[in-house]
Amino acid sequence: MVMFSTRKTWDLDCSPCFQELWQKNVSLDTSSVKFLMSDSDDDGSFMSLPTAASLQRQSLTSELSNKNTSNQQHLIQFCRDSEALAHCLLPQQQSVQQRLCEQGLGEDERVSGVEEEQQLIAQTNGERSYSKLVSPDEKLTTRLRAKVEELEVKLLDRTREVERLRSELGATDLEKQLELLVVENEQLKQQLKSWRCLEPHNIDAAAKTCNCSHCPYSQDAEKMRRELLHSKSQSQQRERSLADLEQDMPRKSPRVDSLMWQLHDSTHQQEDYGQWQGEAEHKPTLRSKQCEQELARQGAAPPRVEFVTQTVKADPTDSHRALAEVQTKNVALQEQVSGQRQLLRELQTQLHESQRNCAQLRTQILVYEEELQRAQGQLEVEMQNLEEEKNKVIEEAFMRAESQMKAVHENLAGVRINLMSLQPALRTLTCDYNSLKRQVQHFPYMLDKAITEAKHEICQVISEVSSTNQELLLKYKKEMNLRKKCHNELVRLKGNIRVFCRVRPISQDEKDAADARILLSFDSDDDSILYLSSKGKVMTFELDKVFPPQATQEEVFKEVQSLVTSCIDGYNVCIFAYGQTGSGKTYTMEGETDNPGINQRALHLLFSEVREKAPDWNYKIKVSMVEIYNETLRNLLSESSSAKLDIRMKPDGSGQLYVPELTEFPVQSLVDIKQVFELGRMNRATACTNLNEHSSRSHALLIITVCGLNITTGDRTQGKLNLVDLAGSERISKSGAEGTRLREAQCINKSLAALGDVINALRSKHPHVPFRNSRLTYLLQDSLSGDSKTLMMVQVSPSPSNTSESLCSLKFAQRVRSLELSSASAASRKHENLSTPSSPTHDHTEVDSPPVTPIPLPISRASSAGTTLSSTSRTSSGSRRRSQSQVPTDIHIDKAFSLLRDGEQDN
Ligand SMILES: Nc1ncnc2c1ncn2[C@@H]1O[C@H](COP(=O)(O)OP(=O)(O)OP(=O)(O)O)[C@@H](O)[C@H]1O
Repeated sequence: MVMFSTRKTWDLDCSPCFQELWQKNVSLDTSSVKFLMSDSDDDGSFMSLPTAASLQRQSLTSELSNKNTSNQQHLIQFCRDSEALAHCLLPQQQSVQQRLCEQGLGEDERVSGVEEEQQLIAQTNGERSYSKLVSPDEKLTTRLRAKVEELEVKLLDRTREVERLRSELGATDLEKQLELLVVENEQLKQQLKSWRCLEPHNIDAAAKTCNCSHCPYSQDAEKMRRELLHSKSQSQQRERSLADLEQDMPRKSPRVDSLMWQLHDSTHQQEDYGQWQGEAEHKPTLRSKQCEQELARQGAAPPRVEFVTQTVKADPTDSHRALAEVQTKNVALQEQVSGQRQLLRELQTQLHESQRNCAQLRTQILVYEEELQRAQGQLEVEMQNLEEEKNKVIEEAFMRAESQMKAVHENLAGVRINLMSLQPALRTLTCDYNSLKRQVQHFPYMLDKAITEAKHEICQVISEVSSTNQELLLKYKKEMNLRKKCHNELVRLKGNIRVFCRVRPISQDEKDAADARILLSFDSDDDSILYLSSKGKVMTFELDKVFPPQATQEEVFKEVQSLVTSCIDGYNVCIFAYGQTGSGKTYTMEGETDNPGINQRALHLLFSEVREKAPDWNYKIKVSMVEIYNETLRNLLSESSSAKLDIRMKPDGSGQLYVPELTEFPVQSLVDIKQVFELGRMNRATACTNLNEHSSRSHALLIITVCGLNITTGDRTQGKLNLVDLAGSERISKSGAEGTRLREAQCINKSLAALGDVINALRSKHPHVPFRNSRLTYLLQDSLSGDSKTLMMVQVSPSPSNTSESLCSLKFAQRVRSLELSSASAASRKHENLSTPSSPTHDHTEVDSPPVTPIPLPISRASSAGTTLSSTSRTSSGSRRRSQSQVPTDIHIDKAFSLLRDGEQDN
């Protein structure tokens, strides 16, 4: 037994058992002391928890600190358990302290306690006394040991749990989450890469391959492409969110680290506290064990009892101070525990938030994954559908191609057969080709030869044709001359001056008049006879043609058109309309707008005739319009309607007349004709106040000149057609005119008398024809002389009131016709007497030489023809031959004409 005084200040609060033993003055041997002092450097080692548990706790703490404490909940639970254990140990500690305090309160008690300890030590020599001595400590030790064992079990459980969790998780939750996120990110990237590898190329390629308007899958492919683009945009968004999360991780890691450090610190503090508590719990147990072992060892050894009596003086103040310090420290520790608890709650809250965020992120990732899987599934399904459709289309195309190929093969077989059959024909063709080739080689020579022969033949034919043509041309000219001669002979036989009569219809006023007798009648068998009842006598007038009132304009023109066409052949033609005012002269010559007269119809006929002869002849038609009023010529087609004209002899010595400044208007169409007539009508109307009266008192001449050129022969013709609407022929005595009217009437009578004289002179072959006696005859000189043709249209009114004027007009017409007929019949007789068909002198002259003006007879030779007229009038229904045979000589006719005019004027 070694007795020593300790230099060490024992923490009695932490080692109550030792203190208790110390106070009981337990003698310890060296080994026991060494054992007790083995952890002298460490204040807490003596009262530390069992080493395994301590190591486990340290390792757990270090692991937790190193691994960022993924199992913080377990740790929190462990801390709670430790805290609960501390709470559990605290009353025991307090009870021990209480007991120690009670032991140190009085010396007596302490002494008694020491004595009690000495007694206990004394009893160690016997089991009974020993058991009595250690029974309370044993109970406490047992209880503490049980607690320690329980804690060890719990620690082991926790350690296993931690190990298990570590093995399961391998890392903290945040690290695990990070790893999971990284793994998911990698997976997503791989999926995206695979999609990028698969979809764009394949689908775009498929779309490109199917990029045709007739492909039925182009719309599906387009729709899939749009969905793919949408999926790609979503995946890009998710990538971005993952990148954001990855970026957030570094930012959050320091915070987590700081939290882990705080947790580490708090754990260390807890650990220190637990260690302290463990030591507090464990040290007595250890001590008790050691005591037991020592007791057992001493019991086993030979009894060597030494009684040492030592007085231990304990300073109660120090104990109290120590106790107070311990209590203060305990309070501080409790405050630290509460602070650590608060910190733990905050950490727990943060952990919850982090876990919630992680759960949300996981949920989002799951949602994204589901969407991606769904999109991928749809894409796969659509790709599969497309693949099926593609295969189907390919199969159909293949089938079609096969069928077409089959048909092509069949055609090819047919073609081969045809080729086989065509080969002989080809051989034949080859032979023909070779023969043709040989012929072609000789073709230029043959062609030259043929061309030379053809040229020779053509030259021969051309010479023959030209000679034949010359003969035909000569024949044609002969025929033309013969035709002209025949025509002239016919006209001559008919008479160069022909006299027609037209009776206008009776007007309504004339019908309504009191005297409505019909004095004019016609012969139904002879259209040249007209009967006039006057003063109880019926006079018969025989003319070339008599047109009744119902005769149309067309019928009248039909009788005139031969004269018009002779104008184209180069004859001068003159057509007069003669008669009293209102007898229908203007109606016959000009007509009405919808029913034109001779003027317009003549021009139409000339146009049509000219068109018919157009291949051989080139004609030009010119038109002039002249008015003769009071022996004054007025140009009706000039711009100034008051321009007066003059008639002059041509200066070339030809003896022909011309009218200087006379407007000749070339006409080529009906439109031109209408314009000409409109202009003439306007000019005529501007010069007078009353057109009707003015037209009655003036002569209107429409002069149509037709110039022809035969393109083949070069022959030229020029004919003139004079269409004259004479002034009214009523007698002055009847009209009772005075002054201007008298002068107008005198001028009219003068011009009409001059016309009669000219006609008389012409037909009488008089050497002098008095053309210059009036402007009218002077102007019409070239159209009245020579072989010109003249037609007088005598207009007669059917009204009984106009009987005397009608009688005068008819007598004048009859006289002119008688004169003409007498000369024509005389000429025919002359032709008959001198009939030498081979070459009549007059005919030869008419054909080959220009017309010769006959020698006019002096007008003084005019004599009375009353008997002739009366005899003719009396011939009611005799034939023309009979009338011709009764025609008197020219002298008688002239006399009759003069007497007639004189008699008319006298009456
Ligand atoms: N054949 C006919 N058929 C129908 N009406 C006619 C015929 N002849 C003349 N007339 C009519 O008689 C009237 C007189 O005719 P028109 O003016 O032609 O006579 P005119 O002799 O020319 O007179 P003027 O000497 O005053 O010019 C006109 O209203 C005309 O329409």
